[in-house]
Amino acid sequence: MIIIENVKKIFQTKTGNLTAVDDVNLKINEGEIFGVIGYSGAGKSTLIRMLNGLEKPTSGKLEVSGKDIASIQGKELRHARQKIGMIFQHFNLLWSRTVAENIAFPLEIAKVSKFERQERVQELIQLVGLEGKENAYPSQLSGGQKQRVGIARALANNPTVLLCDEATSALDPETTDSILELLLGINKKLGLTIVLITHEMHVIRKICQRVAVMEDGKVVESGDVLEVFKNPQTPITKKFVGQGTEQQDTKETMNQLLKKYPSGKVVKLTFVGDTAEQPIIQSLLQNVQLTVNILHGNISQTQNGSYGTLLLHLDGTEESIDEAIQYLNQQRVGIEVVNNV
Ligand SMILES: Nc1ncnc2c1ncn2[C@@H]1O[C@H](COP(=O)(O)OP(=O)(O)OP(=O)(O)O)[C@@H](O)[C@H]1O
Repeated sequence: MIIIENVKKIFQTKTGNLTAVDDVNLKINEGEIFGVIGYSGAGKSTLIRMLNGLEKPTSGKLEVSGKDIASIQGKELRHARQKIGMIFQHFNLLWSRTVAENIAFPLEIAKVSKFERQERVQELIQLVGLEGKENAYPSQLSGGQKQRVGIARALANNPTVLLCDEATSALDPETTDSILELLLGINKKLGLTIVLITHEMHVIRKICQRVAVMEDGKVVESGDVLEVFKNPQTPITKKFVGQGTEQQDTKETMNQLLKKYPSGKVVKLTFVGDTAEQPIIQSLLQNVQLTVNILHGNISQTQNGSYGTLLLHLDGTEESIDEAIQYLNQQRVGIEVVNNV
């Protein structure tokens, strides 16, 4: 369990005080994958760096697996850190060491015997799928392979928590997905708590169970990923959710659609969980006499279930359109009539 209570971080800069993290409160459960999303400068890195003591909070409390990270020092902090692995956007590997030597590095620091080190390195190589690359140098690896080394190294001392600082931001979409799959597999296999920071909703959608949205040092929204997708509260979250579903419902596209379909109504349906898998349009047509045109649609999978949106043009008599809206309202789908914006 990770407890972040009233945490503030103020940096003293030449131009004055800068509040990078502003009164953040979060509880992260054991074994969950928790995402923190925000744009550049939101305070995500500072927050995650405080979780392993790389940065000290100005005030507030940070507890990781029962240890008060902000107040412990010396040997106690070093031991606590061994149980908190971290991976980075630019991998931070040692370029003069081979894959196996990079992975062995934290084991050497923890004074693990040579024999045990070799065994553990082999186990980790298998876990991250780098068999055959033991003696390669980082410069001979692809980005995805480098991050696999980073993950193996972070897991060397059997941590209970893995912190991921924009771990897939330097990778192409396909490699990103393979690294996210690996993290998901590790979380399931080892029951490891994962805290990741990202600016990509895709990452949140793909592997996180819960999410916190940060803006200007503050957590402006947090909750179950599916709930946040279904009902984003703040403008910034709405923007991220739009990014996650590749929904292009900008003012321009909406206005263009309304122009193109002057009669009837354009409606936006939002499906969550099992309703995303029901044949709702078919049953609508069986129940109400009208024409339905599908304008745009998509469905995304999150760790807690499916989430989808559908833009429909409903055409018919005013009564039949009202009846259709009423019918859709009863089907546990979100419905919004799109008006000129
Ligand atoms: N060591 C530091 N000294 C002074 N200001 C800092 C320091 N570290 C971060 N900041 C400032 O704190 C704010 C939050 O930075 P932070 O790196 O935590 O944000 P972020 O959301 O992780 O963004 P990015 O993804 O760009 O790193 C920024 O305004 C940044 O300039």
